Amino acid sequence: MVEVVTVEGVGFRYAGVPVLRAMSLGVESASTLVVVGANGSGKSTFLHLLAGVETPTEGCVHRREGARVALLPQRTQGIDALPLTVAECVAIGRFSPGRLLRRLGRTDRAAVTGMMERLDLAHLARRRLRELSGGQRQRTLIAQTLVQDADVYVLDEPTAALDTRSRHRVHELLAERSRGGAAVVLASHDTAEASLADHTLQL
Ligand SMILES: Nc1ncnc2c1ncn2[C@@H]1O[C@H](COP(=O)(O)OP(=O)(O)OP(=O)(O)O)[C@@H](O)[C@H]1O
Repeated sequence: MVEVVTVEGVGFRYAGVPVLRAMSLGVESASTLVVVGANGSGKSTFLHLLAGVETPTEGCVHRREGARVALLPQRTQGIDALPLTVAECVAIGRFSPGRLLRRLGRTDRAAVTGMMERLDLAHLARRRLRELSGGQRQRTLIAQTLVQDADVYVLDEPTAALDTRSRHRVHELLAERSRGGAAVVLASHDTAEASLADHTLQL
């Protein structure tokens, strides 16, 4: 197994208050790591450190050179202020720096359409984000994350708001990503979800 992210002696404090201490582990490609723990135990903080949106106060997080990380944060309310449709929101997952203002090519458009079908969003493609139910909105953001070509998919409680059928579809997609060679890391309170895990991290 190849380590795509290496966590070495990591600690993290918010304004001096310690949240994570002395953590060391490797995130392996082609495997799924499920992060579990009580509310406030530091799951989101740990995922942000892995994805590079937070920097550790001690130790280091090393991502393999060129590794592409797709992150679905737990808090995504800000995006509702934008007048995006479901299709546009999913398509953002296929944009890359320097190509933002050009039309997506055929392969990218097919990936967006395919992902919307997989997550039962095709009939909502022209609907604005703020006009969706909580579960429909969450599926849109999961689609935006999983449509990316990434080496590491980091998802913070992705299925918390989903019905059983949607949850099952997301689990299938995550298993496909990991079988395809990516590392999948998800935070969860769902004990059934821990059954997806090759490794579990208890915080
Ligand atoms: N921006 C912040 N400033 C200060 N403290 C914070 C901040 N964000 C989180 N914390 C604190 O850090 C701790 C860990 O929070 P975190 O969100 O990582 O936990 P979590 O395990 O993801 O929780 P949950 O299961 O409720 O989503 C909590 O005690 C929280 O109050």
